[in-house]
This record gives sequence, C-alpha cells and structure tokens, in this order.
Amino acid sequence: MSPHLQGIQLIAFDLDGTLIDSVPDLAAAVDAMLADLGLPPAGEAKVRDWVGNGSRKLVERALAHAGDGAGEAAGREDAHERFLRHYAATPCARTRLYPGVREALTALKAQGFTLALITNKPEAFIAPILSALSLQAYFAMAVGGDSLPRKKPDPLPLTHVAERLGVAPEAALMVGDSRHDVEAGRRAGFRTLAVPYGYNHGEPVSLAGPDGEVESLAELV
Ligand SMILES: O=C(O)COP(=O)(O)O
Ligand SMILES: [Mg+2]
Repeated sequence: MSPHLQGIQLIAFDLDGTLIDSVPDLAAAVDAMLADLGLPPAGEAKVRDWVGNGSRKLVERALAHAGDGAGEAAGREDAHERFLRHYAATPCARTRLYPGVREALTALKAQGFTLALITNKPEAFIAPILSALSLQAYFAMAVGGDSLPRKKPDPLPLTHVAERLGVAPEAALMVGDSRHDVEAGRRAGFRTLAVPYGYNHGEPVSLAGPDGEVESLAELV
C-alpha cells in the first residue's frame, strides 16, 4: 500500500483541478457572462488561476480583471446569476477526468477506503457532473461550497464529513490541488496530499506544505 495511505480510512477528494479538468466549461460560462455584460472574454488561462474559492469569487475575479471590479453588489449578484445559468446549461461538455483518476477511485474503493468529495463548487453542479462522468457510485458523501456555512480553507466541510462518516480526523486524508485544500486539511487535523497538475492561483501547491505530493492519483494504487 502507498505510504500516504497507512492508517487512513477516509479519503476526501477535491473536485476541480484534482479529479476533473473543468476549466474549459468554467471559462466558457465566465466568457458568456462577460459577453452578456458587454465585457471582453477572459479565456481559459486566466480562469485557471481564478478557480478554487467558489463561484462568487470566480465571478468577482473575472469582473475585476475586465475592469469592472468596483461594480455595485447588485451588479455582481446579477453577473453571478448569469454565470450560474451559463454553467448549468453545459457543466460537462469539455470537462475531463485527469489521467489515472477512475483507476485510482476504483482500486481505492475496492480496497475498502471510504471516499468522499469536498469541493468549493456550488452543490447544484456536483450531481450533474458526477453523473456525466459516471462517478456517482464512488463517493459516500459529497459536500459543495454552499452546502455549509463555511467552505475551504475553513476546516468545517472536512470535520463535517469525518463526523458524519464516523472517522477520526487522524484517519482521514484530504487530497487536493490547491493551498485551500492543504490549509483546510491541516486545520481539520487530516493528513494532506497534493497533486501538482491542477489550479493553485499560478503557484506550486508544494509551497502550501502538504504532508505528501503525488504526480498522479495512479501513484496511490
Ligand atoms: O472554486 C470552485 O468552484 C471549485 O473548487 P474545488 O477545487 O474546491 O473543487
Ligand atoms: Mg481544486
């Protein structure tokens, strides 16, 4: 067994940038929202650096980049609703699993680990995306960025999942691509494992000091 999994019962995965490369669909929805407002498109490279703090922050960053950052709260709310509508229409047209993900989830589940999903993405998008990628059956629980009063980097979603699943924090591992996953994991008392291929605001995730790092989830099996 991988040394990262010694003593672990529960493995909590981040979604965007860890299991799925969702930026093509997120960027399309951001650009459609910007077009509605008569603003120029942001493009995938920019959106890649803005993902990870939930949809409101993503929209705020896109508006700020377009020079519309000082906009009224009502304008930001309208932009956010437009983004949600566009993303809801096509949440999984060009979103893909990263290499090794399905194999790792299948093997880890077969080995008896409890698997959970903890994302900052709004909860409404979790089921459609998991279903489009045939991933629903792997997870005992899934928590979104608006499921609880606080999201990552707050430890609340992680402690909530561990409690609900009856697993002590020290027997739980948080696997993610960003400093928010590492910080939430550390504050929840989970062990933390980072993947370097996702979205971390343009910085190497190793700077966040995870307990371990793997190039691909395939290394876990
Ligand atoms: O910020 C988001 O919407 C997605 O973030 P995640 O990396 O927590 O899945
Ligand atoms: Mg992520």
